[in-house]
Amino acid sequence: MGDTVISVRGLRTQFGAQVVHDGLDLDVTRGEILGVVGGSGTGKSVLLRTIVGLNAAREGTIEVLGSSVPARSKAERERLEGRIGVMFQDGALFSSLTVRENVEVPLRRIAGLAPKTQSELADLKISMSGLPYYAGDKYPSELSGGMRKRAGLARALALDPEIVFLDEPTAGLDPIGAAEFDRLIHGLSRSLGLTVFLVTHDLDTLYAVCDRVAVLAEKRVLVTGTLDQMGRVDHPWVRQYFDGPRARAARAPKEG
Ligand SMILES: Nc1ncnc2c1ncn2[C@@H]1O[C@H](COP(=O)(O)OP(=O)(O)OP(=O)(O)O)[C@@H](O)[C@H]1O
Repeated sequence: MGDTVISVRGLRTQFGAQVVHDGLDLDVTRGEILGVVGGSGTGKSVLLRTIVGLNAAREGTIEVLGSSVPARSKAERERLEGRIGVMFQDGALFSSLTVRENVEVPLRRIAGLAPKTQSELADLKISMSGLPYYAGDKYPSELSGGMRKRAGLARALALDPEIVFLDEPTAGLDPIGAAEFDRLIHGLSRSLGLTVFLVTHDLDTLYAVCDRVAVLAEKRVLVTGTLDQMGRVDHPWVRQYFDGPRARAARAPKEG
């Protein structure tokens, strides 16, 4: 078993009177691709945002790469931000910047980096994310949805993170584009040793790339395990999700 890079204990999150998580525990191991699933509104995105420090926990502890979240000092926060990358659902790109400039934003944090090196590094991440060479000069509005997602991934990879957080990376992609994205994520994780925290509804993605799955239900992580283990979990939502016709179809290529 590798080292634990994310550790969440007793997490409680709340908006007004609405409790989203209560007593949530989760561990993520270095190098794994963890798929986070659960019904709509169970708090998958809120969990992601809370782990990366964008949403405050009411109770509990979160450690990412050995640092507490929220970080105790500005220096620690900046160090941690340099070691993780986040890709939001719509790419969350700056519309007034080209793709290359968007990817350069996190690179500006590296002191003393010459502008030329900065743009070469950005081009490298753009090509690693499977975008054509000309995409760097385009504005987000000039790209297809799939290309915008790749640009968001390029930005998330800008600082060579150890962990990437992906929020529904294949949502809205056509099946061929989604399968390409799955291969890209899997390839990057295996070649770079990246840990991937992946929120998804896409059963094909789960079966194609995830080493392990965490199921969110009843305000906590109900169960974690491999996809094989999910088949043996005796819980109505888990049974319905992993034994429904869509899951069987997604599993078929692996079993065949
Ligand atoms: N900033 C916010 N302010 C108030 N409530 C919020 C906020 N963000 C999320 N919520 C609420 O928290 C709950 C969980 O939202 P979240 O987006 O994490 O769900 P999800 O599991 O990712 O859902 P989906 O699968 O539909 O994307 C929802 O009821 C949502 O309305």
